[in-house]
Amino acid sequence: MADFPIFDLGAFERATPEEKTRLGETVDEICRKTGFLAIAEHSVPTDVIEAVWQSARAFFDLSPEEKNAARAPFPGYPYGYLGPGTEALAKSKNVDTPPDLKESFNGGPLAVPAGMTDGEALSFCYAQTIWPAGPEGFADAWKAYYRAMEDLARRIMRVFAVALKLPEDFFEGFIDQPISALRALNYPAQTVAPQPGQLRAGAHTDYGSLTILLPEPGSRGLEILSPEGDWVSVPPVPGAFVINIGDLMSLWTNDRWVSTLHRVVNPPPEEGGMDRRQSLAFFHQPNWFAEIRCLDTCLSPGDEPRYQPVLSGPYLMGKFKATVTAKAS
Ligand SMILES: O=C(O)CCC(=O)C(=O)O
Ligand SMILES: [Fe+2]
Repeated sequence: MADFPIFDLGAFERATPEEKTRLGETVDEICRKTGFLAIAEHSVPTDVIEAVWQSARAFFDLSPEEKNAARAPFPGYPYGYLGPGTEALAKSKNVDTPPDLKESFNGGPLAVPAGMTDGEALSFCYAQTIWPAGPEGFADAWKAYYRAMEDLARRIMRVFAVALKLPEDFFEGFIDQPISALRALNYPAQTVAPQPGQLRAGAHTDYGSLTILLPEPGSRGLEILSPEGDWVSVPPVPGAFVINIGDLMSLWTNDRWVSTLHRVVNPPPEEGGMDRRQSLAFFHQPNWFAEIRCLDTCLSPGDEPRYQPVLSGPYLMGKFKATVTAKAS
């Protein structure tokens, strides 16, 4: 996709109100088409990125036994190591496929908010992250990156508010106790042919407000469904994060903005499947009890909301549990 949009976040933050409105209009246009864009000038320190990237790589290079020592203790548990064969993302769209060709390490919020007593919230999104014994420094690097992503997501939500012609701090009350998850993904080199219909990540939409993705520099494989209905590659954008909006933004905007279907395809057979790929995905998710309902500004006179309101946490939990494979259970 030669014209993949790149948004300069620093320039937006320094802009006058008039310029912000204009930049917001370009973001609105992107989110109406695909909701995928690159974020440049994000000011996330390179050493924070580098430390988590190398820690994740070293973790995935451990033996299966070492990785399994940090595995999620039962199927549907969201955090810790999820080994090969345990998830099929297409199932979140009711499409039955073989498991995705990947493994992941997952971590949740760094603290439980004071006064949180909801049993489902405590046992799902506030469940303990199962930290691995090594590599050294893994948890510290992870937490530093998680915090940087929480901050970046909050800044991007301000851009979204402006793009929707809302006050810049409109979303604050929905995202001040976010239940986001960070996931490091490893798509191993493929030494055996995939089963029919088996991908690195099956076609899905993301469930939350927005996803901040850091793909392996220079790597390929991530594809999005264009408004014309074609699968198109997302190009690597050096130094930038790729972001995309999730289901809750389309619910909030009554489908003005699209939560675009995307997938990660296998390396071309002529490369022998040897192209290992790593990525980091931060799934920003509003507060457990945030009620997401159609925004008044997204309803023209005579329009009806297309969706029933949902609560952020239970919605996420339902989607996540739908992707657990038979192997995991
Ligand atoms: O690894 C990637 O590039 C994308 C993964 C993804 O879309 C997801 O896990 O939701
Ligand atoms: Fe995704």
